[in-house]
Amino acid sequence: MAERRIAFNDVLFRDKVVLVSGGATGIGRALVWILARSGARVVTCGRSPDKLDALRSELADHGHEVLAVPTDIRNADAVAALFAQMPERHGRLDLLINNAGGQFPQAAIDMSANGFRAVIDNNLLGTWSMMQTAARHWRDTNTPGSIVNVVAVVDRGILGAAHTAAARAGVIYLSKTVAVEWMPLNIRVNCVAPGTIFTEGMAGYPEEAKKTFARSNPMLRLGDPWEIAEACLFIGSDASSFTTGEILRVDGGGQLWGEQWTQGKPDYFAG
Ligand SMILES: CCCCCCC/C=C/C(=O)SCCNC(=O)CCNC(=O)[C@H](O)C(C)(C)COP(=O)(O)OP(=O)(O)OC[C@H]1O[C@@H](n2cnc3c(N)ncnc32)[C@H](O)[C@@H]1OP(=O)(O)O
Ligand SMILES: NC(=O)C1=CN([C@@H]2O[C@H](COP(=O)(O)OP(=O)(O)OC[C@H]3O[C@@H](n4cnc5c(N)ncnc54)[C@H](OP(=O)(O)O)[C@@H]3O)[C@@H](O)[C@H]2O)C=CC1
Repeated sequence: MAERRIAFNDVLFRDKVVLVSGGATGIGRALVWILARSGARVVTCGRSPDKLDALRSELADHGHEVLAVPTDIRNADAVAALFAQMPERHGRLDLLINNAGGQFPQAAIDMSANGFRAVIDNNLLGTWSMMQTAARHWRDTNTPGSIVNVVAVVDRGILGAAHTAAARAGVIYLSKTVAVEWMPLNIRVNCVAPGTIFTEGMAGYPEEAKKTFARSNPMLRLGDPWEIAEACLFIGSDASSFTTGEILRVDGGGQLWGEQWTQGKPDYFAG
């Protein structure tokens, strides 16, 4: 990631302040790298201090300084404390990328109330807390802002992940709604919906599911975190200044052809 080609010129993000949640691994890590190399001042967060430390030193080894603050986005006080650090450190915020999230694969019928709630808390309520805190900051400082919410392709549901399908659909319609409500505040709100992307997060999926992931789209391959990061940069930056309330699917065409079973394909649908 220290060397990889970047699709954008180095003007779009120079000196912009960007907050990326969940930056220590996967898509978030690609976002932190690409933004830091594009001249942005990057702030990130995650639950694990160890993972954040590893990210910080990896970037520092290449001359990039990243502010990485241990934060659980489900904790409103922690989110407020995270935002309070930014004006102090960087003076402003230009772009928020809500990437932190996740779920576990399980048949909907077996989900416990607490398991379902944990995923809604993480992906819908945590994301909302970050969105509203950012919007209040931009309103109170009378400055423009941009939000990108990393969601998932929910058009055909997400088999074996009903909790996250519900949470991501919630974020999508929340985003469409506030894209209009917050336009008078000069805040754009868009979503990027990744298809099946090869990241550390995949470790939690059963082998029989992982074997089939490449057939979830007509390109017959998994996506790369860098491909999602570049889409987030495009839609979050001034390159998309006339775009708000949009959902950009980056899924190798998986919305049109392919199957994704997060627990493996059941016999009933085989053949
Ligand atoms: C949109 C994706 C489509 C699928 C694509 C497949 C390709 C790969 C995709 C990815 O890699 S996506 C990113 C993956 N990364 C993650 O998911 C990491 C983040 N996830 C989590 O941190 C957790 O899973 C969580 C959902 C946030 C839960 O965290 P929390 O710390 O709150 O959990 P607990 O307190 O331990 O448990 C709460 C509740 O949830 C139940 N539960 C947790 N894990 C599982 C599990 N693996 N199976 C079943 N149930 C689980 C747990 O049992 C608790 O419920 P109760 O037992 O109290 O009823
Ligand atoms: N990979 C894929 O195929 C797809 C991914 N997505 C979504 O894209 C996003 C990134 O996924 P990916 O990179 O694959 O996954 P990873 O699991 O690699 O990364 C998720 C990151 O989010 C952080 N995180 C999770 N929950 C919280 C929380 N409550 N507060 C703060 N940080 C949190 C994690 O750090 P820590 O554990 O230290 O908190 C981790 O660094 C997620 O929202 C994911 O669901 C959507 C569709 C497909």
